Amino acid sequence: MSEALSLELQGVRKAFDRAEIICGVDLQLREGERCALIGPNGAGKSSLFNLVSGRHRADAGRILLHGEDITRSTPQAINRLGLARSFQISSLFPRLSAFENVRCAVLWKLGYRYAFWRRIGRLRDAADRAHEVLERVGLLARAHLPAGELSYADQRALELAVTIAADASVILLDEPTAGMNRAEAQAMVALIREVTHGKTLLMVEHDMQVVFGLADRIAVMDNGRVIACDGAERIRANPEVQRLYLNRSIDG
Ligand SMILES: Nc1ncnc2c1ncn2[C@@H]1O[C@H](COP(=O)(O)OP(=O)(O)OP(=O)(O)O)[C@@H](O)[C@H]1O
Repeated sequence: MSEALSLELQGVRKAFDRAEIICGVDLQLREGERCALIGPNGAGKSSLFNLVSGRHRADAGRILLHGEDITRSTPQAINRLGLARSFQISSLFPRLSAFENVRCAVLWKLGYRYAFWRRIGRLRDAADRAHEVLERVGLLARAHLPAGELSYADQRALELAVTIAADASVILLDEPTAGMNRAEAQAMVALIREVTHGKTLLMVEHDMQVVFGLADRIAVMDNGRVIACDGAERIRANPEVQRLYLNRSIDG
């Protein structure tokens, strides 16, 4: 893992209706690092994702992507700078094939509007890339099927394919194994490990087996703050984290 920082949050704050829900978050992710963001419901994990991906704008503090200040950038600009965020299944196009869903993501990265899709050579590049990504997530044989007809686990894999299609260097995944059984979750962990190799990963996840199986470091949020960020052993031994998870196992 490199020492260079991919993503850096410095004193990030955000309030809604005068209630501060992100209360000065500092977080640093090194290139190639996999970090899981955990914490109780309402801790601020999704809000932090929304700030990093540009959906919401921070009231104070700075967010840097590869050293570049993206605090006030649009989601599109942040995406173009190399940060991709997974979207829930509902944002897949259910009537388009798995292939077409992934190709849309590739074309978006290439900057094409629908009107320019007739540039056949580039279209072929996008199709090749879409096939390559579908193969990596194990969906090549079902590439022609409408996304809405895929099994739940396959739709989650397609969501991952759409996220990695544009070859972003920093990837944000929002509960990638939610709703999966143990075997499906294990397969998803292996898939995420494979397709994000060498990339920087920040993931919100409630399933502790997934968290401990995948993350190099674990950031624990509570009440809008990151109260600990460390390797698995130190997180397990952290008294504040133990208090937070008093009624639940932190071991998964
Ligand atoms: N757009 C908004 N307007 C007002 N309050 C909001 C908004 N978005 C989030 N909040 C509040 O901010 C707090 C943190 O919510 P957030 O969804 O970020 O937590 P979370 O850690 O992702 O929780 P969960 O694990 O349940 O998804 C909650 O109290 C929530 O009600």
